[in-house]
Amino acid sequence: MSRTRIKICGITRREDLLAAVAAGADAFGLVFYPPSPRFVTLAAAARLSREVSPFVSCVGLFVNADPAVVRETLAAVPLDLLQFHGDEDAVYCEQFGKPYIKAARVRPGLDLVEFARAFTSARGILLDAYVEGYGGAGQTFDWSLIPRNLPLPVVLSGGLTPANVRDAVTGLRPAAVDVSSGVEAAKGIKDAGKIAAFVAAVNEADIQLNA
Ligand SMILES: O=C(O)c1ccccc1NCC(=O)[C@H](O)[C@H](O)COP(=O)(O)O
Repeated sequence: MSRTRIKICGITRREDLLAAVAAGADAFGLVFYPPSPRFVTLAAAARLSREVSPFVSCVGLFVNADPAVVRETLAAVPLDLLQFHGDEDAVYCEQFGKPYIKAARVRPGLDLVEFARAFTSARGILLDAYVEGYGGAGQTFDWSLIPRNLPLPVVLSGGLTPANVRDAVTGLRPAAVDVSSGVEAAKGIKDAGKIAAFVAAVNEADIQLNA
């Protein structure tokens, strides 16, 4: 039985991290993009990253960051995976010697197969809506734009909620899903009930797919 993996992004508080792990999340995202309302300092990120089992992945999110900032973050925070959510190319992403996922901001006219082929070293491609501010906007995109033959594992993102994620998983069968706004009470403040409902909906979809 295959299981859709789950990342809860934009974690800023210990209680939210513990709620995500208790619900069954596989990974959590820490945002190192200063304009984001979910931005965390290195000190806070270091504390959060040590709160959970080493088998829950700690993902560090960057947007067009100075490479020195990424290196400084890696020196302070034990990140398992990097997520590049800006306009970075493969050479930029590969320079840190860490596994990474590359975000694509989906819009009509963007050839996602060609985009993914440019990132053969990535662990996956995260598909998000094309929004001002690069991400974290709580907006879905037209899922019909996702080709079936992407050459990388797909992380579906962008406006997912407990109400729509079951259809997303059963219809698109992504390797993983990622959510921020849809499980929040306010920007950067997660709602434990919404997290639990989101994970339960993903699990229901997996049961349906594996029936
Ligand atoms: O979370 C942010 O504030 C953010 C800001 C700028 C770039 C990316 C950001 N988040 C990246 C993520 O992986 C989010 O989970 C993803 O964009 C989906 O967000 P949402 O639509 O709010 O679920």
